[in-house]
Amino acid sequence: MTAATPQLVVHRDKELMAQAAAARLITRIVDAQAARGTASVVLTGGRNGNALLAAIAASPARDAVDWARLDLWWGDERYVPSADPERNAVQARDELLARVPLDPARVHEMPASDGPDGSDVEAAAARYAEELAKAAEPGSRLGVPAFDVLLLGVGPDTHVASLFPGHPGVREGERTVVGVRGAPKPPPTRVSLTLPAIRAAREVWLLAAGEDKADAVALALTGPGEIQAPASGAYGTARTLWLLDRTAAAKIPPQLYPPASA
Ligand SMILES: O=C1O[C@H](COP(=O)(O)O)[C@@H](O)[C@H](O)[C@H]1O
Repeated sequence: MTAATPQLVVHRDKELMAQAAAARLITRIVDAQAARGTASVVLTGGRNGNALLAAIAASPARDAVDWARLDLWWGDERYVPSADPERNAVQARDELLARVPLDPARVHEMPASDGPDGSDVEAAAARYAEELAKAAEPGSRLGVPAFDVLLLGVGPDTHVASLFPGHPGVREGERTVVGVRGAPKPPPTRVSLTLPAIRAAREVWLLAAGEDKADAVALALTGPGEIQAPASGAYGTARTLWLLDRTAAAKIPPQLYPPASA
């Protein structure tokens, strides 16, 4: 088994999945901070990502994290004004970020459409790529930090971040961040990390709960490759974890299904 091989963990339902993922993430952050003094996490938007953040907010164990020594990044963002409730960062703030003592200098939101780039989403993507490059370890070939954990919600069409099946962003092999236009899920204009940037993370955790994710999960784990199923191209350098509930896991072929689930 390699780091890219998906490890599947299937929970009884989406509530338990969010709580277990929250406990896992708190532990991972605390371990990284104990080892290196800091930790870095890439957040996702979407229902499962937001449920995970809400579960951290509700957990007494959240006080074990040194929030001031945590770098937060985003895997994708809807390119709308900075206060728009559709923004992943606004939703993350509502669920958790406004309730913990983060260092604002370490909260690396993706650009918004009312920022200096205006309607030029490619310029916005390039600016975020520069911010990532500044935080990368010296000598990093790609120019992104080795994130401790990168979270991705899996969409019902197998999209991750804002990399949609068959779209140009999913084919990007050089840049770390791209502007996305004409996304099939609204809003159409977005900013996204690319698969090479995602694969620089130590651990990639893919989250999927709910019946509407069952086809996507089965397709990504067995299917046609990352161009048609972007989730299958998301893996980490140390670990690739799929955190699922039973309904999302329902169509995984039995030979891939984990032996026991909680
Ligand atoms: O639009 C987006 O959707 C995906 C998945 O969201 P979900 O609600 O179907 O779980 C999310 O991962 C991505 O960050 C977001 O921008």
